[in-house]
Amino acid sequence: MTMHNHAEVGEISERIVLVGDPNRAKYIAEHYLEDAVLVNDVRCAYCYTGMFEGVRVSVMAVGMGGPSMLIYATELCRDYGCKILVRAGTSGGYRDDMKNFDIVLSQAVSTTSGINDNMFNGHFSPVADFGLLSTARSIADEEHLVTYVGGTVCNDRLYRDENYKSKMWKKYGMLCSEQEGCAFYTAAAEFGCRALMMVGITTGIRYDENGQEIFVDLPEREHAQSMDDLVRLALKTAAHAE
Ligand SMILES: O=P(O)(O)O[C@H]1O[C@H](CO)[C@@H](O)[C@H]1O
Ligand SMILES: O=c1cc[nH]c(=O)[nH]1
Repeated sequence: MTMHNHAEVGEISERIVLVGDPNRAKYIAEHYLEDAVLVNDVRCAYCYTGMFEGVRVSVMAVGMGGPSMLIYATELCRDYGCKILVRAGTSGGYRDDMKNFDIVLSQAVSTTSGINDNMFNGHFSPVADFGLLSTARSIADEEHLVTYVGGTVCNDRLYRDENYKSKMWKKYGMLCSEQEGCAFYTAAAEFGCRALMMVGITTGIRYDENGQEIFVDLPEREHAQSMDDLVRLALKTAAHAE
């Protein structure tokens, strides 16, 4: 039991999927886990444990932003013995060819977050676990899901004005922008855990005539992808990774 999590040690699986939204955690438990039990509801950071394809898996809501993710991910790794962590989130896409709910597997995170300031004598590079990344990519290919693998940006600010150097991220090949990746990979690294972030592209990042970022709706693919595709990929990766 911690300040933010009233589950007993042992009630959370060492294989866990993390989502931002408590309703998403509830949805996943109700639609994908067998015999799901709610083991935490402090601050509505719902955590459920149940069975997925014969494997004991947990799913937990961790809120929005780096500090929130850092608290929950730290406690899961340090206090609950979680070993394999998969974040299933949403994101804004930089690439013009992306369609709604294309999936990005984040290989490495660049960031505006200050979470690691003064922690190192240089700059720490938060990265995905390669085994989880290749497992997820193989499963996605078998399921004919459209995925991209590469660098992603973790932004503290969701709403950014025209002075923000957004186009630099795009120029340097970043695939998308979200808000928890840096804290997520950093917490996993601190405790020797394996982590993979996968995000669905739910908006396109574009620019108006003043260089101001705007978020635009994206067209659907012919075989439209959805949150359910992302959720299944995250659960399968967490459950079946060796
Ligand atoms: O869908 P989630 O996982 O919350 O992720 C994204 O959505 C939120 C912003 O709308 C931020 O938390 C961002 O990282
Ligand atoms: O930049 C963005 C756009 C949408 N959603 C995010 O989390 N970040």
